[in-house]
Amino acid sequence: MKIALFGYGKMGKMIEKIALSRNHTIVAKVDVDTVDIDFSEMDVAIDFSMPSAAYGNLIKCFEHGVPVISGTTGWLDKYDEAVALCKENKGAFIYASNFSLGVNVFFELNEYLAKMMKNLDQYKVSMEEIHHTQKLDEPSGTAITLAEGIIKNTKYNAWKLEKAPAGEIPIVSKRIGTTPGTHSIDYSSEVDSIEIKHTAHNREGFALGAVIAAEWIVGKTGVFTMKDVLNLG
Ligand SMILES: NC(=O)C1=CN([C@@H]2O[C@H](COP(=O)(O)OP(=O)(O)OC[C@H]3O[C@@H](n4cnc5c(N)ncnc54)[C@H](OP(=O)(O)O)[C@@H]3O)[C@@H](O)[C@H]2O)C=CC1
Ligand SMILES: O=C(O)C1=N[C@H](C(=O)O)C[C@H](O)C1
Repeated sequence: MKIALFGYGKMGKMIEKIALSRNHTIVAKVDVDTVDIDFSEMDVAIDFSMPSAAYGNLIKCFEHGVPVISGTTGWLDKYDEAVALCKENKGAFIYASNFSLGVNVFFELNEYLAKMMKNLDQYKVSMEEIHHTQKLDEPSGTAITLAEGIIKNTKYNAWKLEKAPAGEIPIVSKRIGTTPGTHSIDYSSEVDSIEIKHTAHNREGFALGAVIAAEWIVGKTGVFTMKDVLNLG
């Protein structure tokens, strides 16, 4: 496939490495300064740019009929608009806060545990996410997805950064060194705690998942998620 990268930073470079190893071609590396983009040259676009750029990059791809994989986080306030514009243009896109296989398994584990904990009011849930010091958004998109999975399956109705009132999930965000991404969920009572945790050792898992999603979406029309791609049962 001919792949265009929107964003050529830490993730863009890792995606390039994975894509070339799978015999794809990188036909464009679009960054903030890029003016002329030849959309006719690309089979699929992969956006790992920045919160302020993601929506605009998506729209350009929809308008030019290029399927797009959106990995950038911190722009979900515009997600519904993106879905509407994708459908209006008969486009195709997948957004995932986290493309790694391990985190998508972790998303399922999180919901399974949340369902079991629903009526165990003696346990209070809290979350922590740790990333590198260059991360622009907090909490992470992955943490938001995890919190939404808990809200869907328990009596909790919202999440909040740091401290949260009863009925809301507190998320602590830490920025430490070059940490790729660590997410933990803790259910604590007076007598014990139950914790689940995912630790990314590097960015390869994120990039591999994004390239696999790009391979999957070509030829399709619509709005999809990694659940469609991974089919985890
Ligand atoms: N869904 C997932 O699995 C994952 C998602 N992410 C998300 O991906 C995003 C990028 O992460 P990361 O690669 O670490 O960040 P980086 O800052 O390393 O890279 C972002 C790149 O985007 C460039 N950029 C800025 N504006 C634009 C624009 N308008 N169009 C295209 N490119 C632009 C930046 O250029 P410049 O430096 O010149 O500003 C930079 O090179 C973040 O939102 C992060 O949360 C990260 C890992 C996994
Ligand atoms: O910025 C990052 O690095 C990451 N961001 C994503 C997020 O916001 O969840 C995914 C991953 O945790 C790495």
